[in-house]
Amino acid sequence: MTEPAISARGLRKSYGDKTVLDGVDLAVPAGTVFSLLGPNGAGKTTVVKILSTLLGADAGTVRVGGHDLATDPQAIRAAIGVTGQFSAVDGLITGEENMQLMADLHHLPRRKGREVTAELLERFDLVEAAKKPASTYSGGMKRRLDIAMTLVGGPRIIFLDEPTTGLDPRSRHGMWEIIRELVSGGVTVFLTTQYLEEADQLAHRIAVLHGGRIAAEGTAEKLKRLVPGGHIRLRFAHPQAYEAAASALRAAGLPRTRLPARGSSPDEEALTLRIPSDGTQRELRALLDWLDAEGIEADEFTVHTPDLDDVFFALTAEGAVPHQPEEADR
Ligand SMILES: Nc1ncnc2c1ncn2[C@@H]1O[C@H](COP(=O)(O)OP(=O)(O)OP(=O)(O)O)[C@@H](O)[C@H]1O
Repeated sequence: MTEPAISARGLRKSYGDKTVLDGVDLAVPAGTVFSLLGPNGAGKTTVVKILSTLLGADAGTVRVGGHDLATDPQAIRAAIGVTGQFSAVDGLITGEENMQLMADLHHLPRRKGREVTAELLERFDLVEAAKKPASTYSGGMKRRLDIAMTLVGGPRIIFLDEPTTGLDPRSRHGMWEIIRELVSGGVTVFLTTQYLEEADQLAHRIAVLHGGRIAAEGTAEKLKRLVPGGHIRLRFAHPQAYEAAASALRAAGLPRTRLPARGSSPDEEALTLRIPSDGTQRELRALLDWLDAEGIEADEFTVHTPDLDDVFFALTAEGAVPHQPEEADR
C-alpha cells in the first residue's frame, strides 16, 4: 500500500488547561481532497498549523509527503503550500510583484520565476489585474492571488484553510473549479471549511472534528448514512385535509411517522406530515399509491434526503457521542 500523503496519529494540543486536540488520527491518500469540518473553535486551524509545521503538537506523530515531522520539518516545508485564513497578499504592490516575490523566496531563477508567474496569473484569471496594486482587488481576486502564490513553488500537497469564507457564490464556485483542477493534476488538498456543501462537492473524504477528536470520517455518502433524517414531507393548505391525512396515517400505523397529538391545533408547521423514507423509487411509488387509494391529496410533496447539514448537527450537538471512525471504505 502506498503511504498516505498526510498522516497523523494521536495528535494532542492544549492551550493552558484548555485541550483543543485530544487524540486526532487521520490519513489522506495522495491526489485526493480531504476536508476537515467542525464548528467554530473546534481546532481545524490548529490541525492545519501542526501538519504544516507552523505549530508544535504536545503529542502525536505526523508524516507529510513521506517526511517525519519530528525529524525533518524542513523537508515537509519544502513539499507543501499553505493558504491560511489571513491572506499573504501584500496590498501595496501589484499582483505580479506579489508573485515574483514568492518566486524569489523559492529561489527560482529569474527567467523561470517570470514564466511561472505568467502561467499562474493566466490560470487564475488575473492577467488584466496583474499590474494593479493588490489592494484594489476584490475578495475573490485576492483569494485567487493567494492560492496562485502558494503554487509558485510547485507543491504537491496544499493546505487550504477556509479558502472560500466570505466569497460570493460565483467566486466560491470559481475556487471549487481551481481546487478540482489542482487535484486532477495529482495535487493532494487538505481543506478546512465551514461550508458543508463545499465538503460535499469537493472532498473524497470528510472528517468531522468535535470535542478534540474525529467524531466521524468517511465519504460524504457514508457520513450521510450515519444519521437518520430521510423523509417525505406532505404539506396541506387546509386543516381539514391535514387532519384527514393524519388520521389515515394513524390508522395505517406507519412506523416512526411524526404525527401531531390528536386534537392539537394545527399551526403552519403542523400542517406538514413527515413520513420516514429512504427516498427510493419503490417506496415513493408505494406511498403515492396509498395516498391515492385513501383519497389524500397533499398540496406539497417533497422528498428530503439527509444531507451533510443533518450529519453535522447530529455529530456536533452538545453531548453528541463521537462515532468511532471505521476502516477506510475506499
Ligand atoms: N494561541 C492560542 N492561545 C490560546 N488559545 C488558542 C490559541 N489558538 C487557538 N486557541 C483556541 O483553540 C481553539 C481552537 O482554535 P482553532 O482556531 O484551531 O479553531 P477552528 O476550528 O479553526 O475555528 P474557526 O472555524 O473559528 O476558525 C479555540 O477555542 C481557540 O480559542
